[in-house]
Amino acid sequence: MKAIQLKNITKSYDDTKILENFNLQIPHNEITCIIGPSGSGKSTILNLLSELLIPDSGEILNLNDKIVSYVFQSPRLLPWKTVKDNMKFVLDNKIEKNKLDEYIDGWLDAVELLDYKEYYPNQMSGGMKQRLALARGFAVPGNLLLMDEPFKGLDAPLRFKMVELIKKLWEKQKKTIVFVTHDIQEALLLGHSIIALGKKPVKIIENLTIDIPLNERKIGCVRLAKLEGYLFDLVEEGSLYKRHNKMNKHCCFENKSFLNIGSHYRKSSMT
Ligand SMILES: Nc1ncnc2c1ncn2[C@@H]1O[C@H](COP(=O)(O)OP(=O)(O)OP(=O)(O)O)[C@@H](O)[C@H]1O
Repeated sequence: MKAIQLKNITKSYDDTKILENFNLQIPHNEITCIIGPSGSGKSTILNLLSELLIPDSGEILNLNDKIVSYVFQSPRLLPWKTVKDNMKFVLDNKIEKNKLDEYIDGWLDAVELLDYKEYYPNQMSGGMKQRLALARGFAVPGNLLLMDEPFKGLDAPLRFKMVELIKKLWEKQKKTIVFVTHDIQEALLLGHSIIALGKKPVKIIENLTIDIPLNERKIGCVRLAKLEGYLFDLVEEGSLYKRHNKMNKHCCFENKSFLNIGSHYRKSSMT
């Protein structure tokens, strides 16, 4: 399947131009993480991908199917429906009726909520609600799943559990995931690739492909820690000039042994 392609996208809100001739490729059935400073246009990119926003010019290619699911920071459950019925609500007419109950049970089991399927959202903890939101996002039978800082409100141990859960769910049902986060560790644990955006006007200042298998990524592992430092400096400084000086000092672009992390640096031809 061809990568989803944002091609020469320009998007303004009133008189403020956010994206100008912006290009980005998103590989199918992989997890692409987008990091960048506040206001750099991360949510705008998701809204363009879901067609909630229409670009002023440019086009999005290879968005093969029209069913897109979203997981937000707030789980956005229907409070008057049970866990099971929250799932049913988004799946009606998308899954054959006679298979629906079994299908829902499979996803609830995957997020360890099978025993809670008659619960209402107000009977659940924040983590349980977000697990249900994840199950719902994965269960919708479209290929594209967009996540906009889904774990922002959760404490660190719970966030990392959620990251592990996404990996497990992605193994169960490989989808094209675009995951927006401010948290570099989350991006390093989850992303097949990481796109770092700079300050306005929005530019891609880094596009990394990480070859370490998802199941081998652990917080504290040396290879990820080095990359974390690099991305942190990059996003904090937001300056290409400083970055190139820093990288030249390490002399590791040329031989592609990028900080010895075993990942390779894909020089971006995109702006
Ligand atoms: N509906 C809107 N009307 C006017 N300006 C908007 C609108 N939505 C977003 N913006 C502006 O566009 C810019 C990019 O916003 P966006 O929400 O895409 O950034 P972001 O990187 O997701 O930010 P954050 O990390 O803070 O969520 C910001 O300056 C924001 O103020």
